Amino acid sequence: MTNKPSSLNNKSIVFIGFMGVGKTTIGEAVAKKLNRDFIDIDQEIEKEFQISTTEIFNIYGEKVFREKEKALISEYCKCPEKIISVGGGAFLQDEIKNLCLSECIVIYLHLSWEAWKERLDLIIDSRPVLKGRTLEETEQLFYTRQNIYASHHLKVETDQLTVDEITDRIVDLIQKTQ
Ligand SMILES: Nc1ncnc2c1ncn2[C@@H]1O[C@H](COP(=O)(O)OP(=O)(O)OP(=O)(O)O)[C@@H](O)[C@H]1O
Ligand SMILES: O=C(O)C1=C[C@@H](O)[C@@H](O)[C@H](O)C1
Ligand SMILES: [Mg+2]
Repeated sequence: MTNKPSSLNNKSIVFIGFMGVGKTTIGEAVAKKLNRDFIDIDQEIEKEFQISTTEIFNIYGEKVFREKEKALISEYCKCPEKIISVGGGAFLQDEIKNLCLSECIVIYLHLSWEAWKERLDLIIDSRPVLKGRTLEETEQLFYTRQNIYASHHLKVETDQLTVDEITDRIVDLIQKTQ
């Protein structure tokens, strides 16, 4: 379902999508072009705990990570004019999903499984959710997770596009919708 917003106004923009699709990379680049503040929720969580996401999962457990994720997103999504990249699992929590959809412009970055699996080696060591899964199990997770990203305002296909090309498309899209 794509719910096109009537106006982007000064709402914050939230990037969603599966791990490794480029939310952090693209979010940062879009923020730079639009001269807006960039907030990466995973990085904010790591700053608060002063350890990596993998260590947070290992020491405190996923539940603690998810609680902090919800608290930070709830705080940031009410601020205007930010570019926010949330973690790939943030929309598992309906409260986060509903808040982002009502307060912000939610942009879903999509990558096909074929393109995504070429990127697995780049991210496997820093994403605890991917650890210990076979490729088949990861593929299953990839497709199951697409359901949680189905509610968004705008969807951007990123297959075979460079970071600069995706960034330019998104900036264009944002400026056209305004
Ligand atoms: N368009 C692209 N083409 C090629 N590589 C890319 C592209 N976008 C991102 N990457 C690379 O893919 C990897 C994952 O990107 P990134 O960390 O931005 O993903 P993410 O969506 O933020 O993941 P997570 O949800 O786990 O935080 C990085 O190594 C990044 O350099
Ligand atoms: O998809 C997920 O469940 C996650 C994605 C990452 O961005 C981090 O938020 C964390 O590794 C969990
Ligand atoms: Mg990220």
